Amino acid sequence: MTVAVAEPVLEPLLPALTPWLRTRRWFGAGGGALDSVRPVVVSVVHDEAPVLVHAVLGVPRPDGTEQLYQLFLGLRRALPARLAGAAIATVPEGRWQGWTLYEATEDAALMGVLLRSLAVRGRRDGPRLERTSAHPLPVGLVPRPLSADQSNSAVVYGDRLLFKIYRRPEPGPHLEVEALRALTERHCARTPALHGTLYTDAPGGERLVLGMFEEFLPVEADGWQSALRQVGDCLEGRDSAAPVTGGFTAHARALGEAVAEVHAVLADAFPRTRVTPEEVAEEARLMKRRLRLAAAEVPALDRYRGRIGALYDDYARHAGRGCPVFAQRVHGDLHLGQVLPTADGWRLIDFEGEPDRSAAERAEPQPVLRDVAGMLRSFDYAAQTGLAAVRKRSADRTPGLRLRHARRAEAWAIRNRRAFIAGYAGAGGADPRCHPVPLRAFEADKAVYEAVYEARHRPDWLGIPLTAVHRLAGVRG
Ligand SMILES: Nc1ncnc2c1ncn2[C@@H]1O[C@H](COP(=O)(O)OP(=O)(O)O)[C@@H](O)[C@H]1O
Ligand SMILES: O=P(O)(O)O[C@H]1O[C@H](CO)[C@@H](O[C@H]2O[C@H](CO)[C@@H](O)[C@H](O)[C@H]2O)[C@H](O)[C@H]1O
Repeated sequence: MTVAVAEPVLEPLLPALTPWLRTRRWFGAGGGALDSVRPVVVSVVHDEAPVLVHAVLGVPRPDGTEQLYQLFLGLRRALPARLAGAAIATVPEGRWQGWTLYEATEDAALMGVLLRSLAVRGRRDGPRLERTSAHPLPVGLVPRPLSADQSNSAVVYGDRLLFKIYRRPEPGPHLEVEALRALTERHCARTPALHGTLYTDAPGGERLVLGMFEEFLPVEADGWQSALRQVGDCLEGRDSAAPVTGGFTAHARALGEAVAEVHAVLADAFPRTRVTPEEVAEEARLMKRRLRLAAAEVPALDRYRGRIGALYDDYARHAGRGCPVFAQRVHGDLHLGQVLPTADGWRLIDFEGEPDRSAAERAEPQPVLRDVAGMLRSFDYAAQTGLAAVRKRSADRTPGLRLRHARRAEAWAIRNRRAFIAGYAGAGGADPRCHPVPLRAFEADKAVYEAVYEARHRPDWLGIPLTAVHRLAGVRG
């Protein structure tokens, strides 16, 4: 196994690679001009067939800065049928002319090679693993790609280790790695343990965080899927214990407790400061600016600008009257898809913050109520998505039944939001019921963010945040 800096190896691959890049979900939001892609860091991790090439590419953004993308590329003379879906293109020229270039994270053989190469200590020019745990890396585990390909990609080793690959690595301290390291050091039972961080020290990419290895938490369904199932049962009356009330509230309560626990550990690990009224006023101005930009992208938001802006003003006035606001490290993008119901209770994952916000914005300490608001929005999303699924399944389209389903969905959301809040407050978190003004402002800000997110990524879902904006705009006080 060799590792060599091999920048020239990438040039013949680029023409085949760039059209494929456009098709990646993790590429979509960043975009960029693909005619001037720059190899930033390139290494051949395994130089015998199948070949493994690691690359970080720089793609110019319209504002003159550069968006980085990370790739693990495989090369084989011929691709076995099981890897057909991973094919990118046939290499047109150079050393591997006629070979097939493919997405290496789908290839168990190459992901095994990668882990073994990372386990070998010593200086290398390719990716380098900095271990958090003293235990040896379990290199014999069978790798498989995780099918949920979202902002990043992941490979699971033997249902024990999860390798998260940051597809858009960013220079500077890494929010998720920092948070998980601190939580692991403090033995937080509500988050996966961090086992190690992948860096590159190659010239041009010094100390760039490329990925991390964390404890894999096997679950049958994540929080979002479990909630959706419960909404369906509740609406269709399958939940025999409580046909109308639904059976998720105990989980929602426990989830509130878990979030409060994580917030307490983060408050211990990172600075927690009192935000001045001037800073809150500035934050309210930023929220208004985001609203204005959002309305330019999602015109349906425009008619709510006055009323939603007034919620932000209420928040600024509330702080101006001396109501204390504290900021600290938070999760940053908390929703039901970011929580896993394991046998030992809820665990929170993915501490990267909102993918559509800039790195600087995501790094800012925030009031914990931002996370609470995120989860409250998620109960609303689950209820509305569950309702849509039930309506689709149901052959009975009578208005009475549709209304009953809608009422039950709304009641499900209210009940679970309350249970979550009660759990959060009961476990020592600041009681959200005592802070309705900031909570409403944060919910509105989140719904506005979601409207932009949905317009960009899932236009069919746009109605969910827009309905929430409508509701929040009508509530003042
Ligand atoms: N430690 C883990 N154990 C088990 N599954 C996980 C773990 N971390 C992430 N996942 C699964 O992978 C999916 C994507 O992970 P996430 O960290 O949210 O990535 P992204 O940043 O791409 O959204 C999650 O929705 C979850 O299903
Ligand atoms: O999971 P990510 O960090 O990539 O978060 C982004 O995508 C989420 C959707 O996958 C999006 O969440 C929104 O939809 C969820 C249902 O799919 C819902 O539970 C959330 O409440 C809602 O915000 C998230 O906003 C976005 O940043």
